[in-house]
Amino acid sequence: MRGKTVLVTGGAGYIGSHCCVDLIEAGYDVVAVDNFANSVENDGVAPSLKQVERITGKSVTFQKCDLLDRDSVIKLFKQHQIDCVIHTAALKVIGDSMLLSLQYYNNNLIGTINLLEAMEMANCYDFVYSSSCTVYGDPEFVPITEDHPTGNVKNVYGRTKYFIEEMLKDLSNSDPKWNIISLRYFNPVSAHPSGLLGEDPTKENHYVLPYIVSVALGKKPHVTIFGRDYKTPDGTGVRDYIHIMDLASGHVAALKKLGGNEKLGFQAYNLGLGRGLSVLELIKEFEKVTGTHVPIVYAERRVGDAGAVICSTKKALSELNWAPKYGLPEMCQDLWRWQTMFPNGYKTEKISHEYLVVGGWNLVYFLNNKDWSQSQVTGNVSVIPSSSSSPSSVNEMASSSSSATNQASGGGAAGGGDGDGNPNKQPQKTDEQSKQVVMPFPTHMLPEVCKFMPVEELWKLADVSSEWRTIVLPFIMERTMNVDDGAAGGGP
Ligand SMILES: CC(=O)N[C@H]1[C@@H](OP(=O)(O)OP(=O)(O)OC[C@H]2O[C@@H](n3ccc(=O)[nH]c3=O)[C@H](O)[C@@H]2O)O[C@H](CO)[C@H](O)[C@@H]1O
Repeated sequence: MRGKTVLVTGGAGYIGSHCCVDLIEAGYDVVAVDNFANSVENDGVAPSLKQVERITGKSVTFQKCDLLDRDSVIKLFKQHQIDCVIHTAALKVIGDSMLLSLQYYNNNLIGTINLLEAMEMANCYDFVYSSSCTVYGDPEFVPITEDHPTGNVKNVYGRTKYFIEEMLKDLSNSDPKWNIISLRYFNPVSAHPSGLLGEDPTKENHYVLPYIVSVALGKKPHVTIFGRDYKTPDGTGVRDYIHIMDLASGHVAALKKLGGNEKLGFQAYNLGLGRGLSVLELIKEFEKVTGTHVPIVYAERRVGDAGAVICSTKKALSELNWAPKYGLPEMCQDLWRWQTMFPNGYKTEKISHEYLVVGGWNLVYFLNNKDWSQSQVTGNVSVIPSSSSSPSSVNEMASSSSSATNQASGGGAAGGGDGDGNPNKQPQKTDEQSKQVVMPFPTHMLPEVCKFMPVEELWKLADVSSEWRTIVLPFIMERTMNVDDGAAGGGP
């Protein structure tokens, strides 16, 4: 018998990709679509979904598709026998939504209408919608139950969520064939426990936990806490944070509910932990779990923010037979694992001859990360060859790199780099350097590349700068020359 096929819109995104893992593990076949509005694209491929395949060992059918392209959406349902839909695709940056209101209404509402129409044409009526606790507005009471009034929403993004919910209620009233579950997410955070999958939006957001991480990584100087005069135990804003994998399992539970015999019409369920946590508590827990220090400064309240938003999980617990499994320590741990394993998210570098010796460093990076299968390391990767290259080319590079390195390290680096691991002292790669002709790097020689520099040194450099590719270049060049001279013994 054919298993059920679920269409996941926004499948390459944060929520969608994590849902795919759980759906596949629960035995569903997944067709994922995305227009890459806020997720990383790699020549039409979704790196996040490649990670999903890696985690699950199963393949995900993916199609690039914009829900605003009605014909393509209709075609999707002709190409695939879709039984149910999880609709996570939406524009969601609150600040942008206030400036680009028409774009937000157009994308979120029209995209959803196109999808629902295509479903109707294909006789597919089981629908799970990604909603948000934002539909409750500033809560009148906490914990918030699903019968809390909705609609008092202060931003355009939130209003698109509210309007769509209203539309879905009307739709389910107009035709009893529809079975619709709206999942009202509280604050989804963290990453898959493997560290292989996480949040990597292409549009910047200012959600608090990702911000805490960037401070811990040294990318930002401090976390600004918006408001310390709320009526909460420590005065800072209280939210209900939920691990992304708990959120994902909530979708599987919703699909199971839709697959039952019950006529649901429209039903809303909260997905949260059922526990409020202040910004200060969150930071303290994060510091404890990760062993990092996160400086803070206080500022005025952020316009539109509520004091405390806490979820009542009762309805989901009893009717969806779902319960969150992850607590705050796991949320912090898993997020930190993802962020340290993939400091640049899914943006793997295309390593080509233009990257020259830096390719050697990239290889070292991926080897150490035990994840270089995910990189685009191919035969194009190049390093300065030790003996078989054109000497003039190597000398040229060496002299430019050596003078640059000397200059940067106070003149003591010739013949091996100063090795002090301080990338701030290092010169930047110039275009000219990067365009030197080199030979393709055969992958069986990977270990040899590592000889160019102690791996620890490279790691030090990687840890302190995101500009590591350009920074490491002169080091590698010098080391390569040493290999040429026989100092490091047979290079590639
Ligand atoms: C009103 C609204 O639409 N809320 C959305 C927003 O919730 P939130 O505004 O609750 O998420 P958030 O992560 O931006 O803020 C959480 C808490 O941290 C505080 N904070 C945040 C950032 C910072 O740099 N410093 C700081 O103190 C903020 O004042 C609040 O008390 O995002 C959620 C996703 O995670 C949901 O999409 C919510 O629907």
